[in-house]
Amino acid sequence: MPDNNKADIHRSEQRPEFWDLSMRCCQLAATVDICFFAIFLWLGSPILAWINVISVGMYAYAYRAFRQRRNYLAVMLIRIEVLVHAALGVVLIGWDSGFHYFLLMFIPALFASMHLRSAWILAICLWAYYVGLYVLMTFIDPLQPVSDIALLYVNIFNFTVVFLMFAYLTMYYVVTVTRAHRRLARMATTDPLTGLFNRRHMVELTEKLLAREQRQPRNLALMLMDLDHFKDINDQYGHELGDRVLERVADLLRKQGREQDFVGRWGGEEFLVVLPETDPVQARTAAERIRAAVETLDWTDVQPGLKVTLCVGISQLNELETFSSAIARADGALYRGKAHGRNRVEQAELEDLDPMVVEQPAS
Ligand SMILES: Nc1nc2c(ncn2[C@@H]2O[C@H](COP(=O)(O)OP(=O)(O)OP(=O)(O)O)[C@@H](O)[C@H]2O)c(=O)[nH]1
Repeated sequence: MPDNNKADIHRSEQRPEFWDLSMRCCQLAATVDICFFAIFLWLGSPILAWINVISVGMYAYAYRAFRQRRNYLAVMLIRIEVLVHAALGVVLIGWDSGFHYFLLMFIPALFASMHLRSAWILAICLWAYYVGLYVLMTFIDPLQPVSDIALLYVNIFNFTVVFLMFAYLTMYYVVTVTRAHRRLARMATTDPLTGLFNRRHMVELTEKLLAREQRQPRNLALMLMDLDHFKDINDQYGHELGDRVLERVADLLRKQGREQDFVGRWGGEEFLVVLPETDPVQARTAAERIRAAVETLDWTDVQPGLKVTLCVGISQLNELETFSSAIARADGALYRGKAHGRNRVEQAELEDLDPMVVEQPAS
């Protein structure tokens, strides 16, 4: 196998959707050839009918090869089948049979499965083959002509099959690309362990919210949380159990949040909840509810006797300060909670506002 082809097949190995689609195409093509077998027997062209039996056998073998991950063999079988079948159909019953339409199906398949350069080279070869077949048929008569009406039916059948296959492949491609795009977007915005928003996305969401409210948010509260003595949990029970603790706390935060709240993992064992339209009293009530819910979580299935608590630092975003300044104030309140014995909620005061980070109102 030439190196380039090996590289192509290797690259395609990383795209199971493509091979899944190729296997479906084998099934579809074999079904079409079974129809052809019946059509040509009915039209009184036994040679063409039996050619389709060979084609069904080739597709069955290619399907089996795909299942065994012998992709190169499967692809070669399909290529030979399509090229030979199209040529035989055209030479035996004429250009107007439309068997050449099937050659066009190669174009998307080549570009989807190969490096661009190889795909272009093969596409040009395909073009030459197509034109060669057309020119040949202008010089010779079909070897097994059928009646004009039969030729029309075969042409319409071929055209319809190719038309439907193109529509199906395009739909499959769009669905696959959309799904991949969604998966990438999810990976870029969420934390893989907890499924919560990641830090970058939390900043983006809040900045967008502030921009929408022209940096004058009405009652935007931030709750920064940190699990207490989490290092001890890791040290005592192992990192894996620590991960399960993080997952369960994240789950609780997700359930406690309202529809308009953003819940994210801010760092290792730190979480951030952004609460729009929440005044300081409501923020404190929500934080106390979360603190109590974490304290009373049942861990018997994870580690009997395990106790998990957290501290919450709350700040109210002031219209003159930046988001990072409000986070810094929440952080200050959080560490006051740590210093005062942990398992506590602390609220940042406006006096904590650093005059250096206060934005000057536009004059
Ligand atoms: N299992 C697990 N541990 C993590 C993860 N990210 C950070 N950690 C651990 O979290 C611990 C944080 O420890 P510290 O910053 O000392 O804080 P602490 O032990 O919670 O102490 P206080 O915050 O003062 O109550 C470290 O041991 C990190 O290794 C993670 O994704 N999974």
